[in-house]
Amino acid sequence: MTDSTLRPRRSVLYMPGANERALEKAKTLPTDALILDLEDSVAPDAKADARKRVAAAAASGEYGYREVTIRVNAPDTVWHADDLRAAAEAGPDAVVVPKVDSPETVRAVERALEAAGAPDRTAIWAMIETPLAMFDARAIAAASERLTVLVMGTNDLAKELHAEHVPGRAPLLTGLSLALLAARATGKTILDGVYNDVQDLAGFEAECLQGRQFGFDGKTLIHPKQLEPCNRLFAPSEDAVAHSRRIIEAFDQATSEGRGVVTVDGRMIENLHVEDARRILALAGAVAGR
Ligand SMILES: CC(C)(COP(=O)(O)OP(=O)(O)OC[C@H]1O[C@@H](n2cnc3c(N)ncnc32)[C@H](O)[C@@H]1OP(=O)(O)O)[C@@H](O)C(=O)NCCC(=O)NCCSC(=O)C[C@H](O)C(=O)O
Ligand SMILES: [Mg+2]
Repeated sequence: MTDSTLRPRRSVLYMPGANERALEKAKTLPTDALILDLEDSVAPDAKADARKRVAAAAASGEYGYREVTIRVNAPDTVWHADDLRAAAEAGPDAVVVPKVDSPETVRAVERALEAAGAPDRTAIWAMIETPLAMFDARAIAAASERLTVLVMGTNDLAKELHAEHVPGRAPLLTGLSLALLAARATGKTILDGVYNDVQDLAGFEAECLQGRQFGFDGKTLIHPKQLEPCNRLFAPSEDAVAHSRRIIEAFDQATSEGRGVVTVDGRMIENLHVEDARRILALAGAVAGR
């Protein structure tokens, strides 16, 4: 089975579905994926018009290598069913579902997409952004084979927790960890939440680094300025690639001499480190293919 986390999803840019200029601009931006938003960034009066725009954009085939996804409105809203029908007809790479609280929500979305004739290629990306979702994250992640990606919604999570946005994100760390454990336990990709201060690139880089160190596959973004640092920080660095090669060579050499453990740069290397080194090289190769 192909490891879905080896598809580069370093940068995943949201854009308001009502913003025609942003939808056009996205065709040239170096983002691995796009989330055409119908939820929070679109005013109630603009929802119907935005739905038509994003459906046309998703069906256009004009976004090249970029994955194109549509974020529908939440399951308990009046727009949800119409959004799902429009998305199913447009056939984006994925439908992003906000406020997923239970595995049943995922299964209901899957049934609605299939009833509306969505192609098999249209995946479900579930947003994990409520306290209930944290307690059920593993079951949500495992609810459907169509579900390929978990997306952190750190603004909603902070709101629900009555937490403050602070450097280092201490109030959110339990939720981030639970969602990561769920993604890794079920073999799904997981994306970190957005950084709201588009002027503060140093703070943004620090949060990208923290997300990468935790194990996130990439980060969701709100502004084109955030693309370059995000792509750089979520790709394996040259040092990481060189180190991975050294690990594989040293271990191959040790194995040929009948040993199962070796040191590289003074650190112990066993088979599991070799597996991780191979994953890093495969990801670096996929990123280079971009
Ligand atoms: C945050 C913004 C409102 C800032 O807008 P603005 O001040 O207009 O930006 P700039 O003038 O600096 O824009 C420069 C050019 O870049 C284009 N642009 C800006 N943002 C985007 C974008 N996201 N995608 C594509 N292109 C973009 C502008 O059009 C300008 O282009 P040009 O005129 O040709 O120079 C704005 O960036 C924005 O709306 N961002 C996205 C907001 C959004 O989608 N929010 C919803 C998702 S976040 C969320 O809900 C997460 C989750 O649910 C949670 O709970 O955490
Ligand atoms: Mg949200």
